[in-house]
Amino acid sequence: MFKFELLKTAKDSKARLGKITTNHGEIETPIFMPVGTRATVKTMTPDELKEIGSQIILSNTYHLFLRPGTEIIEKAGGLHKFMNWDKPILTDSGGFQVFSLSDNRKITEEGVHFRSHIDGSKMFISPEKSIDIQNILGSDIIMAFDECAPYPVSHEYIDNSMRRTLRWAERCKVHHKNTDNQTLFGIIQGGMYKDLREISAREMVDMDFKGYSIGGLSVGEPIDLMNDILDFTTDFMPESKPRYLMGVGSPDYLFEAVERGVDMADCVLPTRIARNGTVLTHNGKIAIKNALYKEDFSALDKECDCYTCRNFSKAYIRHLFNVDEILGMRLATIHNLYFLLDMMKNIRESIRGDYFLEYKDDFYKKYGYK
Ligand SMILES: CNc1nc2cc3nc[nH]c(=O)c3cc2[nH]1
Ligand SMILES: [Zn+2]
Repeated sequence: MFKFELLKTAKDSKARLGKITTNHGEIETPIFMPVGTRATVKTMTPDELKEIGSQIILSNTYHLFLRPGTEIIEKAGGLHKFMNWDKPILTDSGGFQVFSLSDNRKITEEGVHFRSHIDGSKMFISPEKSIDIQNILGSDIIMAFDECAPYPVSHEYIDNSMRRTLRWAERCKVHHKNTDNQTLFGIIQGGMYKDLREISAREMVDMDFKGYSIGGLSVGEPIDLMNDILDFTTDFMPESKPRYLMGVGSPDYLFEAVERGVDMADCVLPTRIARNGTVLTHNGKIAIKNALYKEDFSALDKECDCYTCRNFSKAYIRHLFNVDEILGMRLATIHNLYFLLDMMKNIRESIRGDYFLEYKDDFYKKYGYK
């Protein structure tokens, strides 16, 4: 089943409070979704993810299609069982990963021919194939197969690409049968061109998907351009359906997206930078490997009550990174994810209490954005 309830919209911005209900549980929005590309949110156990408040995680059609392959996941009884995660899972449709990971790919009306980035073997994914793979994975929310165009690129390129993505979306909708257990989102494209964004949004809305992603952003464009296109695009999206901005994840990007009416977002950023020792704190980012923290026995963030901050010091975590101990990556990941999930919880509270913009302002000042 799938239900989206719009609980409240802010008076002084497009920020909104909502709740999604799926077969595997509820998701409070606005929500940040940790990314578990290859059936794991790197370094985290499912219990640790639950403990920090993860309500839904992402996984990836392209990667799982290549390894371990759909046969093994099918035999395991689907992705939830395979990775022992019993809450909601959202899967991307594979388009973005094909374009960003594999080379000498060829886009045709039928689908995309490419070589595996693992062993170079010839592969092909079509809209129908993407739906079939996601059906075997058994994710609760699945994405239509699309092309996320590069940036910058011509209006003509985007026009052709966006219209092909619309035709692919139609094919996905026709092919998707498992509608009781899996909810298909359409992905709005159109690059940085408002005329093409409007066409894509209107045509996608006419296809009556149960939710919509805003694709083709967070592809290297300046944040102001992204915000402008995002603000324009959400105005064409139905209020009664969830809006998912793909690939967004640092604190400012999340605040700006919520302010423009986005309900869901995902990004590898917090987990990726954690493994490199970059830690999010209320006073901005810190590089924990820095000698500055050699004898600093305080918590990563004095305002954080995550497992890492309650039990370990900067000096200890710096030591772990310095001697390449895996625990360092784990503790930094727990903290970064908790930081963002807790920030999203505070954002939801601020919308509920009609002080979202004030909360954003306070957060920005302390974080050092302003
Ligand atoms: C990290 N930035 C980013 N991750 C994305 C994933 C996507 N998937 C499908 N379609 C997209 O347009 C798309 C855009 C994205 N931008
Ligand atoms: Zn912490």
